[in-house]
Amino acid sequence: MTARVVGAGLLGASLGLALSSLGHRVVLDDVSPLGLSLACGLGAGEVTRPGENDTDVDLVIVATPPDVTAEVVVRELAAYPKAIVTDVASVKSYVIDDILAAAPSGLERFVGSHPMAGKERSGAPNADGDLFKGRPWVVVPTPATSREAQDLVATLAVDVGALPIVMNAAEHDDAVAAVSHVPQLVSSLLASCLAEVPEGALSLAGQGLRDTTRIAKSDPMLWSNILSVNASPVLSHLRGIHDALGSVIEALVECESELYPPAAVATLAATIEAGNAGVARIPGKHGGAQRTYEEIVCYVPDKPGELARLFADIGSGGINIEDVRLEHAAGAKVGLATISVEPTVGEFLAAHLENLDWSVVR
Ligand SMILES: NC(=O)C1=CN([C@@H]2O[C@H](COP(=O)(O)OP(=O)(O)OC[C@H]3O[C@@H](n4cnc5c(N)ncnc54)[C@H](O)[C@@H]3O)[C@@H](O)[C@H]2O)C=CC1
Ligand SMILES: O=C(O)C(=O)Cc1ccc(O)cc1
Repeated sequence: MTARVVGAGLLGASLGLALSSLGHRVVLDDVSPLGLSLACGLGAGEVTRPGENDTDVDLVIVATPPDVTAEVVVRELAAYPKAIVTDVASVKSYVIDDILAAAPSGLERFVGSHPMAGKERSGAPNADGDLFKGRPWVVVPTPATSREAQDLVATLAVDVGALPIVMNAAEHDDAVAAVSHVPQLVSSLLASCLAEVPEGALSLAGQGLRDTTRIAKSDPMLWSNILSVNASPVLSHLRGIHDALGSVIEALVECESELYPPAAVATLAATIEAGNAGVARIPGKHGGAQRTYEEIVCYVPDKPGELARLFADIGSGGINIEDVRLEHAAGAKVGLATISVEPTVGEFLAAHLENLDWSVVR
């Protein structure tokens, strides 16, 4: 297959790397000559040849920012009249409504899509051919989309290791508002408050703050683009947070003037409990309900090769690592590795590591 990727940034170059490694021919295009050159240099594909024949291209993937995506899709449908065309924009109704309103010919060859895989850093230098592995990939047909177009994009998702899920545009936009767009805003708001926090206080930061602010490093251009064209679904989820925050503030105001006021304490406990219930609903690594693993915590000396030695020692016990988390206190010469394993092998792993002279936190 020959795939043409328009927009050779994080998503475009990652898809280019994934498809090239599967043996497909990938042709890249980008308004930025520098971006294009970077992506080609990374091995994500080759530059479009002048006068590239429309019959050469089977699939066009538009991986540009949301505000220009509809215009590029319409142009590509006309330029490649035999190709199936898809886009990967994070917002679907806005993009698809504009494409349908332009009413280009060949609409049956267009299907929207959205790989739920990304990074907080945009641009080709952050591209990764494994980005899509194990991630959901939403396929969004329009009323005009042909079965052939829908199936080709679902196959593309499977080929790069993703799990295709068909949704309509409104369902998609509401879902991503809840699981991606509002989390981005909340993380950014939280991190923005750190600007006022003294350095001495920041030096106490642990994994909790890092976990809740990781995505605050995201690209302001891309995210202001995404949020502004998914305003209604984002607003409806954000209003729920706004109301809950109002109740927490009222409870804390009561706590300022009285010790343990029962209603306020109940509100605080209910807030944390509601969070417990929400986090338990996030599907685990294998999809479906979150699985409970046993966590073995082990000290890892801050020296080259120590983490690799730990992983090799776990492997030598025939144990599969389900998840891993590393904590590194500023200034300390040791890290804490939390290894998640199936509960049936937890005790065996702890003893196995101690036999190999690892210091396990009991
Ligand atoms: N960054 C992420 O984590 C994810 C992003 N997406 C979506 O993927 C799309 C691309 O995002 P990223 O790869 O992160 O952005 P990026 O900024 O890394 O790449 C976008 C590329 O498109 C190029 N471009 C802009 N206008 C163009 C035009 N008119 N014609 C040709 N090229 C053009 C830019 O020069 C840039 O190289 C966006 O629609 C975004 O919503 C989807 C999933 C995850
Ligand atoms: O980093 C993460 O956790 C993400 O959720 C990445 C991401 C960013 C934007 C998207 O449209 C889809 C996925």
